[in-house]
Amino acid sequence: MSVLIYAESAEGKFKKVALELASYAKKVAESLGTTVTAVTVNASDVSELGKYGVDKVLKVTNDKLATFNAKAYADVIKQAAQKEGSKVVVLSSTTDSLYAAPIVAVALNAGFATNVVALPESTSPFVVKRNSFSTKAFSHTELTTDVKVIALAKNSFGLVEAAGAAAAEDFAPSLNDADFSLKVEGVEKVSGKVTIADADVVVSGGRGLKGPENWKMIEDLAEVLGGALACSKPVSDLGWRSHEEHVGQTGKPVAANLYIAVGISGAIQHIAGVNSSKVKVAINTDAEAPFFKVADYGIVGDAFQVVPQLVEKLKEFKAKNA
Ligand SMILES: Cc1cc2nc3c(=O)[nH]c(=O)nc-3n(C[C@H](O)[C@H](O)[C@H](O)COP(=O)(O)OP(=O)(O)OC[C@H]3O[C@@H](n4cnc5c(N)ncnc54)[C@H](O)[C@@H]3O)c2cc1C
Repeated sequence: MSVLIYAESAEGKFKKVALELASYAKKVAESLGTTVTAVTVNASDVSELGKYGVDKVLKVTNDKLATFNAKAYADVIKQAAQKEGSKVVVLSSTTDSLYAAPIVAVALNAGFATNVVALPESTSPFVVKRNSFSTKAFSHTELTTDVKVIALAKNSFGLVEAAGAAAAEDFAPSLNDADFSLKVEGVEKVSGKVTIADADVVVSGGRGLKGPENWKMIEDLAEVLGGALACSKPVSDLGWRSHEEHVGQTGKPVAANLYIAVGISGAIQHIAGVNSSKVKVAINTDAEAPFFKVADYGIVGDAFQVVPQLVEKLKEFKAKNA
């Protein structure tokens, strides 16, 4: 009956979303009067999960699962849910988990809710609050199936430490050869950079920066904050920045703790993809720019003056508080 989470890891280490899922599942389990089990794939030290409320870890170690494979991973999660008799399965909203989650739901004959942003409003009936319409509205969804699969929106719950230790158990689910018909020949990794998906802070530049030669100050701001770089769609369309940095409705979604938009007007398609960020800051010369309507903090000013000063002040602050 345990609440089951799939705790994602990269190179053996848990991603932050895994710890957020554990924190969330702990609260769900408490309201259901049960425990939390995590299933992990090729994670090395699983003890960290215990600090966030996981009671038991089903540890899968298998070279065939070295690279993500949606069907095979979904099969592993399904078998873990069946072993534990789980009625609630929680996954994160990373690209990998959102790929596997519907497959898990079909395999378990379960109702599936994405973009869940809070603890269930009630567990009987089982109702969850979700982001809808590109985060412009909330919906309240009742899952009526016996088993429920939910995908938690990133940064919607946060990390909550719990005193406890997780008991680890090796788990060897059966793997279906047919799920491995696509062979990954190689993986190219970006090194030394924070990715938009994992970043707590994202610094984003728009057409207001006039040209790619002016990105140094955006890079400096991202560096001093330990953040990832992003940009608006026209910036990547113009070839000023790589398409990988394009965020928004048609680009990558951002759900950071802090999103700083520099020289970005705040078109609806841009906001749709970044609105889930906790704190949004806009820097723009135009006080009427739509971004200011959704920003928590705004600076009406020329980015070419504001950003270098901000970088300077942040460096001073960091030096004083080192
Ligand atoms: C189907 C569709 C999907 C789309 N998907 C996306 C998407 O995913 N992501 C996305 O970003 N866009 C998307 N767009 C495009 C979107 O509508 C806007 O055109 C785009 O977001 C505008 O980019 P921008 O803010 O960089 O440029 P602009 O709208 O040109 O804004 C530039 C801003 O910079 C300010 N500025 C100028 N000089 C300075 C200065 N010196 N200092 C500070 N500020 C300054 C200006 O006041 C202005 O507000 C999509 C559009 C469509 C139709």
